[in-house]
Amino acid sequence: MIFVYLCCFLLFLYYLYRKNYKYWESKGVLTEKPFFIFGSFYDVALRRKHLFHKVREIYDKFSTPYVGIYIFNQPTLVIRSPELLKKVLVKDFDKFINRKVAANESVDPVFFHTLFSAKNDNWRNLRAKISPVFTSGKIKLMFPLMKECGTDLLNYFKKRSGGVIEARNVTKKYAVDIISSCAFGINSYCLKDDNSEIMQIATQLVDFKSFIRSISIFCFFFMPKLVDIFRLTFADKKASEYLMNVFKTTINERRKKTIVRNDLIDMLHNLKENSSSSDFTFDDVKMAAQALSFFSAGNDTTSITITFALYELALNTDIQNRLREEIRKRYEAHGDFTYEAIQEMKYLEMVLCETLRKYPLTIFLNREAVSNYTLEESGLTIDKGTSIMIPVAGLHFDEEYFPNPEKFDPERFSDENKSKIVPYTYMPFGDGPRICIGMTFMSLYKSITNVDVLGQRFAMLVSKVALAYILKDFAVEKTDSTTVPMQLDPGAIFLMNKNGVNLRVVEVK
Ligand code: HEM
Repeated sequence: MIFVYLCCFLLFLYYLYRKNYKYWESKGVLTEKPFFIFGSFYDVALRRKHLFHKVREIYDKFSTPYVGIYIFNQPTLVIRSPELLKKVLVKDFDKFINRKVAANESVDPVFFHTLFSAKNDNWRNLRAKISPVFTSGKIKLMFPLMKECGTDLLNYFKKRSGGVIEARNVTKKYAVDIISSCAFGINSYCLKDDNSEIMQIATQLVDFKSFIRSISIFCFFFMPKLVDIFRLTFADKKASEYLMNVFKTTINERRKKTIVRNDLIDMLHNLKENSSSSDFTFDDVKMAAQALSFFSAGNDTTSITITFALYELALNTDIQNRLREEIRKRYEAHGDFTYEAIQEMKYLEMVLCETLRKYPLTIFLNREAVSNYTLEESGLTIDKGTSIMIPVAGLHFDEEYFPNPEKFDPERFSDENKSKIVPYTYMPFGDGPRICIGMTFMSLYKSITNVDVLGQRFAMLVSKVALAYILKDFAVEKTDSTTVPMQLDPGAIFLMNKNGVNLRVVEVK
């Protein structure tokens, strides 16, 4: 008898759960069919398909300005039309100011206070405080720290000349070294020491490989109630505590010895000292939250971008040779890799912009409607609390905006061509006031297609330094173990090849 009651109860729960699956139909919105309890992303949830392919598949299947989907049982509106995207991201930004991501202050105060998860006025105040940290002048002050890591990267290649490297592993070491130096003021020596403790911490911090961890991250975006019920933390607890201790020790050391290093810690510390507003204080928790989020946001994003750039250069030797020629010319003209020399490398910038088109790390952007919002064009009311998905991967591969999209073609970003890019179709760093802070300031309300301002930003600079140091003296080549075409690992949150990216490195005279 108990068994029958239990079955009835479970059936009732199932009925309640699936009731939402009528939501888009009732609003007359075309819908990607949901399946069982997983919704429209069942093959992603079951790890049969990478999110990148699924987002492109949904984008390509429809031609309407928007499409309704369900992620588990959460209705989500996928917006395809650039005109509507402009409204959501910029024009009516106030109505879509927040990301739909769970953050619980009592369980995970650090994640709660990061720019990424902050909401409404909390976010406005934080962003206003932190934006000045990323001006080109301040980033230029960090350039000597980046060059030190560039030299270590070059030495790493020299030691392995003629051999095969796994590019993701090497670029991650480089990115962790730079971000440790610029965000935490410490030398992590990942490139010099295979057993570096910080490298292990960086991997552990946002390691979403295990099924449980990847489901828990899914909950942050799509099942926020479970985050509260199970008291989940976004980053690995032990790794965050370790980094917090490093951060506190560094700050205390500097206070004692009045050391100035012009890195992010110095800048965040100055912000705290000069935080005078009575309604918003930039306290220790907020300061630590930013340092930690720069550390986690900064290392995987830049290292994966550099990895994909190297991969494409190995497959396209003509592009690689042209880039090397530019790097050598600028190096010779300045006698060194100065900040100015790197900024003058226009083709390098074009290669990176194309890398970020073909491999957009953030496959989709995410927003939440903070109040009911009616679309003038169709009369559809987007209800308060609805999750909005902006399918960056779909837009970047749309033939209409980027002809022959599978081709790696840096010419799309030449001076002549970049002005033809339709606004809100190229968004590797997002767009609008919530655009990635790692590249922003002047471009806050502009479309990213104005690539001139990109060169001065942190993430691009870190990637440029790596490619300049490597390619001046080394060629990267495809080997028998290089996977072509790329086979994305469906278990990885970011884009990554299943078997890594193996490349031969050969010294070029
Ligand atoms: C190639 C490297 C990078 C890529 C492709 C990238 C991409 C992105 C994207 C797509 C967003 C969401 C924007 C939106 O919703 O409109 C974002 C947000 C953010 N990124 Fe990056 N990022 C990169 C590097 C960095 C670095 C190096 C840092 C810090 C040092 C950083 C810090 C942040 C922060 C704090 C946010 C949240 C901004 C806010 O909500 O106000 N990112 N990034």
